[in-house]
Amino acid sequence: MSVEVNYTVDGPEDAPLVVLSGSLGSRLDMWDPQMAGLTGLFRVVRYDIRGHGDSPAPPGPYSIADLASDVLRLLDRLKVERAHFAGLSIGGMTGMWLGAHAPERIDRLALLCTSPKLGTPESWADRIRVVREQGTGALAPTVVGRWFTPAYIEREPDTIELFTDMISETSVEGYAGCCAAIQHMDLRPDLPSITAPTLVVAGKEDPSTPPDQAELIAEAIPDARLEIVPDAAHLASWEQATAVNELLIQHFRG
Ligand SMILES: O=C(O)CCC(=O)CC(=O)O
Repeated sequence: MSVEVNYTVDGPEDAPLVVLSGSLGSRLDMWDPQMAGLTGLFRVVRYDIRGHGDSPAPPGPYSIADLASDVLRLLDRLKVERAHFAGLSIGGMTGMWLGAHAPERIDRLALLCTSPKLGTPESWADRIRVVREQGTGALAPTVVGRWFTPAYIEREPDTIELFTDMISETSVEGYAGCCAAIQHMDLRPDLPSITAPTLVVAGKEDPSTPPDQAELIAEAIPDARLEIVPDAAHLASWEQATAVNELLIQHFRG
């Protein structure tokens, strides 16, 4: 069952639409470094995934299909038939599902720092247990440690605080519900049926969804291009915003 997610729209009304979908524990402002570059050319829709930011947090567990149904409902609310879609991590998982199951709604696809099957069911059960027992704040420092390279963490304490707070403020139900979506996910059989031209991006130093995951995705999707971004971990779109923006703009311009 879909929910009405919180979203913002920026950029020229008549420009092609790009939807940006973020990672587990994020809010839509994780895409701030993309806005100046993308809104010159595209109408950019950012949204809080269910259970995150200002979106509703229905009782979990969720599935990737649930998260994708929220995007389809958002497109319907915007009266948009087709859009480009960029998703990072769980946002990319949502993008893979959409590319395979709703190809008529997706124009070009960008899959950033993501994986079609991530971790083991037991590892996600552990994460869900910690979140439910201790709250999202208990995970935040470890998770942020995977989002940025050690050098960046040393250099940018304000950003580290911003994202530590962002994860800590995510609702327990929303975070745990999305963990369950990843826990039960295997999108590998879907990849060969994705027909949208697809950009696959990995952060070279991403310990969460390492480059071998991006290679696997790019090999399985028929019309895919792979880019590995140096000096970036899981949140490559933030730490290497200029490089990632260039890739997104080039890809969505076609
Ligand atoms: O970031 C996501 O959307 C899911 C993958 C993940 O859990 C990354 C991490 O916490 O290391």
